[in-house]
Order: sequence, then C-alpha cells, then structure tokens
Amino acid sequence: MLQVKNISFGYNKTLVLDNISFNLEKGKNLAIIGESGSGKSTLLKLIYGEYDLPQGEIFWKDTQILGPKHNLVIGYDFMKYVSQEFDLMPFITVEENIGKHLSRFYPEEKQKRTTELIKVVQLEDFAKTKVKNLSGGQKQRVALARALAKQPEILLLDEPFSHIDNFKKQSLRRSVFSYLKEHNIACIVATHDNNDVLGFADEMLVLDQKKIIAKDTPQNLYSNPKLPLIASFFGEFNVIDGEIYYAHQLKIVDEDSLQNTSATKKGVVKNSYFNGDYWLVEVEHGSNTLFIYHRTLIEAETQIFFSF
Ligand SMILES: Nc1ncnc2c1ncn2[C@@H]1O[C@H](COP(=O)(O)OP(=O)(O)OP(=O)(O)O)[C@@H](O)[C@H]1O
Repeated sequence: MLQVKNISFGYNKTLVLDNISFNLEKGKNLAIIGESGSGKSTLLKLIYGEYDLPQGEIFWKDTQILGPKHNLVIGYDFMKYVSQEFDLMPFITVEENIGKHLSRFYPEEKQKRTTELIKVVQLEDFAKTKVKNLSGGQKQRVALARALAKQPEILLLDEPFSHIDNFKKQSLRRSVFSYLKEHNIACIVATHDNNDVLGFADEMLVLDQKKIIAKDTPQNLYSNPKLPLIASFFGEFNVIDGEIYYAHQLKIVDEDSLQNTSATKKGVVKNSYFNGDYWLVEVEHGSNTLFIYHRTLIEAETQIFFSF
C-alpha cells in the first residue's frame, strides 16, 4: 500500500501542496484532478522521490520514498513514472527502447515481453522504427510501454493519453488500464480528461488551493459534485439558487406542456452549439447564463421555458 502522510512542498518559498495525506491500495487506480497549476505533477514527482520532502513522509509498503539527498539515483524498482516529457532514447527503435532495461541474459523472455507490451500500447507497426521518427502520441505510447517493462508495482502517469488522437484514445485506455488491473499494478493518473477517469478510476482525488478538497469514487463525485470545480470536470453545468445542475439535468419544454409551474423558468436563447447528438443551448435567465442540452437547434433570441 502507498501511504502519503502529511506532506507539504513548495518550489522556492511558495507552497504548492499543504499537508496532503492519502493511501492507495495495491492494484487500485487513483485519478488526481485539479486545475492547471494545482500541483498534480508536483505530487507525482514527490511520490516518485524526485524531490526531498521538507515535511511529511511517503511509504510504499515498508519502504520510505526518499529524495535526491538520500539516493544517488532517483526512483525505486517497484515504481515507474511516465512524465509529460517521455525521456526516450531517440536513436534506437521502439522495441529497443522498451527492452532497454530488461535482462540481456534471457533474450527469448525479453523478446516475448517486449512484443507483449508493444501490443498493449498498440504500436505493432512501429516496433522497428527509430523513436526520433515517431509522432508525439507514438512517443507517449513507447514511454508507457517502457514504464511497464520491468513490471512495477505502482505506476505514476502524468496526462498519459494527452498526445494520442481521438481515434486511438479509447481503445488504448482500455488496453492499458486492463493490463494494469490484470497484473495488479496500482496506478495514479494525473489528468484533465474525464474519460481517463470515469470508466477506470477506483477513486478520484481533487486538488485545489494546495489541499485535497475531495476524495471519493467517480460515481459519487459525479452524482453529488458539491462544488463547481468538481462538476466542471465532468461537463457543462449550471448553478441555480446555489444548486449545481449538469446541462442534461435541465430540459427545454413546450409552453403548452407546462404543468408544474413552480419548477419551470423562462429564458432567452443566446446561442446554440452543435455537439453531435445534441445542441448545447446557451440561455440567458435573469442575470445568469445557463447551458442546457437540447435535441435541436434553437434560434438566438427565442424565448424558451425550461424545467429541472
Ligand atoms: N520546477 C519548478 N520550479 C518552480 N515552480 C514550479 C516548478 N514546477 C512547477 N512549479 C509551479 O508549481 C505549481 C504546480 O505545478 P504543477 O506542474 O505541479 O501543476 P499541475 O497541476 O500538474 O499543472 P498542469 O495541469 O498544468 O500540468 C505551479 O504554480 C507551477 O508554476
């Protein structure tokens, strides 16, 4: 189990994380979310042992994670970190990068493992390509496979699919996260993308103003978001009389069908944005601007009624 105990950290004198504590069980998937600059990457780097901690302690099982003051080489065998920079060797091939740290004494085993991981990150067609000739998204996948090569017990991923195109993203996520579950590898994923979280994370941790402001399952945080910051991670939302409503929880209704007048309000359409299955309709309601999903486009300046 990973134990993060009362850690605080700042670059220079500005505090970035203030008294953060949480645990993560073996094999579990934890997502870290928060606005840009909220300290997600910093937290991953601290867990990896990249910096010395001025306050608090981090343990994986019985091993204390220590920073560069105590370790000549940063990091531990049981933990791998895929940063936003990838850190690959450009002049050797994809398979050589992935197999780089696997033992040369067992060539068959090494080849088998490399081939398996190339499949997990769906790079079969590029096994023999030099990394310098790959796109950003392909490099990101090599970095993921390389991190998995030595079978870590815990994997730290910083925006792991940010460079991958939408065609590949969903199937790659399923492939990587299923691999982690099958091999009981714990992972912490810092992300802005709710698709990295919703179907995969066992828990989510929300960072804001240097602190953890929520930690719960994605299901619970989605159904009861408590704060606009949390709702905004899941999609368009509105705050009406202090309550949070997602755009799909409001409904544009016909004037004729109005029955329960207390739950119905009036507004004026300002804009409609095509969103695929529906339109996102921007509605002026008093001094408030609301967003409501609707099946069809509604012209600007149309007066509408909506209910909850
Ligand atoms: N090496 C550094 N030196 C000084 N300040 C830093 C350094 N790295 C990050 N910071 C600052 O620390 C704060 C947290 O940065 P961090 O990268 O952890 O945020 P983040 O939540 O991962 O952001 P993003 O979502 O944009 O990647 C920011 O204010 C950032 O400017």
